[in-house]
Amino acid sequence: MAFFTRPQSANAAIKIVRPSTAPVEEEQPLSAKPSTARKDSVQRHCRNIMIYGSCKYEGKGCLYYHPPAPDVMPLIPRAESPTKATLPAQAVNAPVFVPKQPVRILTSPPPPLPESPSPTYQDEQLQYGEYAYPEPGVDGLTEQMQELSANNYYADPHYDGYDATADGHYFAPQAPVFLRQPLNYHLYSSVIPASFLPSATDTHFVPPTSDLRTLLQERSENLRMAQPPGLNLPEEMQGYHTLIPLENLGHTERRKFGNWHSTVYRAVNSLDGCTYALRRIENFRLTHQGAFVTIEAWAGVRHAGVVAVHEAFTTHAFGDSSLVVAYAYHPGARTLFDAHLRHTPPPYQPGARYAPPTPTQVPERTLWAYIVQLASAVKRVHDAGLALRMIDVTKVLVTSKNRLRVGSCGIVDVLMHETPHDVHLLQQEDLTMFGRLVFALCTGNVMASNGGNFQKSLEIMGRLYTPEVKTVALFLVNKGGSHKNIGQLLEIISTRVAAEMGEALGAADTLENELMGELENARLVRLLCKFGFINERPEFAREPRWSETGDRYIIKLFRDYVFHQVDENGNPVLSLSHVLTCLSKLDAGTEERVMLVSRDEQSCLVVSYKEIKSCVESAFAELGRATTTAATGGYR
Ligand SMILES: Nc1ncnc2c1ncn2[C@@H]1O[C@H](COP(=O)(O)OP(=O)(O)OP(=O)(O)O)[C@@H](O)[C@H]1O
Repeated sequence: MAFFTRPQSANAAIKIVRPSTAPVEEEQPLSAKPSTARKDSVQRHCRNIMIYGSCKYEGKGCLYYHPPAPDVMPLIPRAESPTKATLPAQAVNAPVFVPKQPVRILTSPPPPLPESPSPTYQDEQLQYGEYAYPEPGVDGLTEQMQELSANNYYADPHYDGYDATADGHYFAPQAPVFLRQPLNYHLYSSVIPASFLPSATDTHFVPPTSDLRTLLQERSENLRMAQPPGLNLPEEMQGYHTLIPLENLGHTERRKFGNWHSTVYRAVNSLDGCTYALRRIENFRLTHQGAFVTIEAWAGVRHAGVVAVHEAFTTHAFGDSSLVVAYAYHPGARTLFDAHLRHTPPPYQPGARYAPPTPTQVPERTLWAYIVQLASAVKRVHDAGLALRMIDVTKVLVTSKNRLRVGSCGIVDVLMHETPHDVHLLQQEDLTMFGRLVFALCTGNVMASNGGNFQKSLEIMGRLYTPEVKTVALFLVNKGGSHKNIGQLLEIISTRVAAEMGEALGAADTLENELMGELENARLVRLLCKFGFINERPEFAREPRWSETGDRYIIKLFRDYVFHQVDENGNPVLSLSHVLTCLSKLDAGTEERVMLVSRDEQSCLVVSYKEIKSCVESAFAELGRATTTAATGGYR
């Protein structure tokens, strides 16, 4: 039979061995020993004394033990308090007081305890007298609470009680201090109920949970996309590698950026390991280094509606002289043109007449989201003394549900560096481009605001959207003189801005809630890593502490308990919830006990998760001390 030593840390591991075959005196059932039960109750410390400091029934028939009354009896004795030391040994047997209502203690100075409890107290005392105390181990939560109070957690200086008098409310001179239970941050936290979130299933900016996960998965895949062979692209360029073009290079119609040919690549930066979108302008000759000054200004613009500018450089890596501007990469982003204006053929229906491909109509709700976000981005850029100069359906990106970002910022500033310009005029031009974009989105035609199409476009707009949309579009495209600015537009659409802000805050709530669900993952991974480090190390194979008589044996048995369980037919049990529950309790170090059985089933140990945790911690700490690197810091 295996023999277990107690783990070195003081704990309450209970060794259970096979019952010996020697005859033992059979224990009588409790009901058969009335005198013992009676004796216990006579020796018990009177709860009234413990709780209230006095017992109204002392000497009038109360059968419990009444110690000589101390001067002051605190409601909850502190572990270090001399009062506790004066308690008689019998007090240990007194049943633990479990209040039926939240416990309150009064602020200092503590009011003197009543000489005799009020009638209400008396009633409560009688009620508590009849309270059915849970058996140890039956109600884990109650046990934990009792442990907490026994360990004097309330005296923890980090958990000061809330002192309402500090607020200086005149009506609360004797405000109560509420006991604040320290949270056990290791236990699973529940998420906000879906019903409390604004349409948690499908919000304006956040897709339903399942779609959100699919979207994030796709983005992750996109970020790790491998480079297709045979592209004949530079292997490395100014610290960027793994270049992948984001558009079809074999296309006969070359992509243009103004008068220049341009291509967008996805690339990984060797310095930070992050992915960037590189826009390359072919055959660009930089005449003056000062052209990059505006890029520095753009790099300082951080706004949720602007694709962040990282850096710019020239390179000969492509075999020509190219200008490259690096932007934040938004995996899966599509241009507004691709998302809404690209003509898609209608789904095939047998027998149906040919219909030309049509763009999809942008819903008004989405249109307002776009207008508000673009207005906000333009405001930020204009306030920084810059102009976007490229508000175009092919340069504005849809990066997630109803979310826009203006891309390719700063590049025109470099390309047109030598052309003298007035920022104020360029900002006016931004507003006109913004108006053209609204026209294009409303009508599905990029040329909608051009002379010949203008009236027809207004007519379509009036038919499909509310008059407010037309007002905004006209304000933007009309020449309003030099005083026209983005602030005026924001005033016109103020109610839409407020609605959009509400939606955005709701989206933040929804995402926060999603994040709560993932909060536990990191610590479980850390715990599993610790397990991986300490379990089955060859150097421990001959160590007595890891043998059957060693204190580390618990870890081995626990590993079997968590991962190697078999059912009654000997088939492996692969219950993920069992694993997660066990690991969560282990990480929390709960008082709950678990029975660990040796592989030969000859012996078993009853230990608490707290003890197993302490074993795992000390085994890992030992490894940490032995290692020469400081890498273990991240696992603690
Ligand atoms: N910062 C970025 N993050 C992710 N994808 C981007 C980024 N910038 C551009 N893209 C993608 O690169 C592709 C090419 O972009 P580009 O601006 O050239 O669009 P385009 O429709 O090809 O316009 P043009 O006709 O002017 O070349 C588009 O699919 C766009 O979604």
